[in-house]
Amino acid sequence: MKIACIGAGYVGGPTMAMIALKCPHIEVVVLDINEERINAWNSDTLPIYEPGLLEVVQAARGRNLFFSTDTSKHISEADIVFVSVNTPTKTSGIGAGKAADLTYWEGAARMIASNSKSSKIIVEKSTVPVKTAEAIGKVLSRNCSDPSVQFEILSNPEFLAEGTAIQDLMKPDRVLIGGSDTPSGRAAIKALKEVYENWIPSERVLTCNLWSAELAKLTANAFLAQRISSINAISALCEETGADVQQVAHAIGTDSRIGNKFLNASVGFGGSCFQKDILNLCYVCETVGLKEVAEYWYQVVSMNDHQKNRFVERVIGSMFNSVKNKKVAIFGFAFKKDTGDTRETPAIDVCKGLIQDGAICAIYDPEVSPEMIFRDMSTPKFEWDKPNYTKSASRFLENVLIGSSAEDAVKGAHAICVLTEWDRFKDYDYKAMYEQMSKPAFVFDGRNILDHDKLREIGFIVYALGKPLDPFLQKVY
Ligand SMILES: NC(=O)C1=CN([C@@H]2O[C@H](COP(=O)(O)OP(=O)(O)OC[C@H]3O[C@@H](n4cnc5c(N)ncnc54)[C@H](O)[C@@H]3O)[C@@H](O)[C@H]2O)C=CC1
Ligand SMILES: O=C(O)[C@H]1O[C@H](OP(=O)(O)OP(=O)(O)OC[C@H]2O[C@@H](n3ccc(=O)[nH]c3=O)[C@H](O)[C@@H]2O)[C@H](O)[C@@H](O)[C@@H]1O
Repeated sequence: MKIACIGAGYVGGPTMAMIALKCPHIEVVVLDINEERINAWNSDTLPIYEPGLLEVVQAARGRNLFFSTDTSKHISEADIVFVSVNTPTKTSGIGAGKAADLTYWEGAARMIASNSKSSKIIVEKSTVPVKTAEAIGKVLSRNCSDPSVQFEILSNPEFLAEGTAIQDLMKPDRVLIGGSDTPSGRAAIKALKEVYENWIPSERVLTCNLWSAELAKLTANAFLAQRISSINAISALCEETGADVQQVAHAIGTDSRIGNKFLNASVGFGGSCFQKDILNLCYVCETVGLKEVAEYWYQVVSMNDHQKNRFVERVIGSMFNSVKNKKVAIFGFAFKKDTGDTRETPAIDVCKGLIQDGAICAIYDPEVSPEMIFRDMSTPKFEWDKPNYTKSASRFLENVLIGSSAEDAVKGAHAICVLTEWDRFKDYDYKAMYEQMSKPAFVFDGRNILDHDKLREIGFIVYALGKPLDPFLQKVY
């Protein structure tokens, strides 16, 4: 059997590497139009940072795992074609700012149709609006000149989280396969199920109809994001009332119906998918006339925006209502720890908010390059999710400094803002940092990872998100 995957990104690369590792009898080729990315996959400096990924790639690459830009050859030879291209939010036209932009998906479908000389199973790996399989089916059937070629479309959404992608792929809670309830649909589901059953217990491979699989992916992300917005909403109330959000989260999380995961209050959720997928869900709801349902889910995004703004206002308000010309050290720019991914990271909005008030942000992240930070700080919203956006990097931005280390970022700073929960931030010598800072020296912990009592003993004024407010932090009007 031969598998091809169109899209060598955060999903296509790791998922195909895992299939290749676990199925040595299957040849897996990952394809992309971005040559730089393919070259990186073929080197030991992979294009994405993901713990354990290099080892998996090295074990299978050259054996049965290949990365290539030769799309026509490998699509034509494949029995199963996964499509894992980006499905960003539309930036213009009908549905701008909400609807999924399926340009890349449609491009991939046309590429499959024009290069197919034999029947194939097409697997939707990208997250797509419900009913996309129907649209893609039309593109495929109308663009393939050989009437004997049949395409069977399956929906097989991916649930991995960045930073833990390898363990998520190795031992997923479930794999979901949606397909048509026809003889050829059932045969395709069986074929894909057999691939996963090489390492995943069969009871964890769930099957359902196409539309349920497509909608389940959007729903899973909406529910996960909703938990974060819910606890973040409560974090705001905690600060006003003297309650402690971590104690509240623990108290509710011990109820087995609620569960204790995904209840960390934060400066806001980021990442390439939560916001995009909820907006997409809202758009689908609006399109079918479910205005109230769309408004309900939209609140999850709007609460997230509120949380980021609230953090910015807290920093500025605490620093005597002005951060003009004050250096603020930013610890962490990635959207979560253990990844170098900055797509929709809350750090972008927080830094932009502080800079708007005149602050000088000195940003340090162990896995994010200065080029990426400059690019993110100068790229308009939603424009980042384009395959070639990496080409428009800016090299200088007023009020943005890059710290070569955390120590470098804090020199002369008035405040530290912790925006990503990197473990190493817990172990710094904060006493030495305090000595290097302007006084009063503030710490704004947007992830609640530091030892706040210890910081207070050193002399810092500490804001811990969702925790009783230090009297020093009351706003100045
Ligand atoms: N990043 C994540 O953790 C997760 C993402 N997803 C979904 O998976 C999909 C892909 O996401 P990522 O891997 O993060 O995106 P990505 O942007 O990292 O990768 C997509 C790749 O597709 C390539 N591409 C676009 N059109 C192409 C074409 N016609 N031919 C060949 N290559 C083409 C791009 O050059 C890019 O390298 C999205 O729909 C996303 O919502 C789902 C679960 C997790
Ligand atoms: O479709 C996707 O792209 C993926 O989106 C998320 O994965 P990911 O965005 O990689 O990472 P998460 O761990 O979900 O974190 C997302 C954001 O929420 C924040 N978060 C997470 C958990 C929490 O308790 N609090 C919180 O603020 C994180 O810091 C991060 O900014 C989902 O967890 C995956 O199941 C899904 O496949």
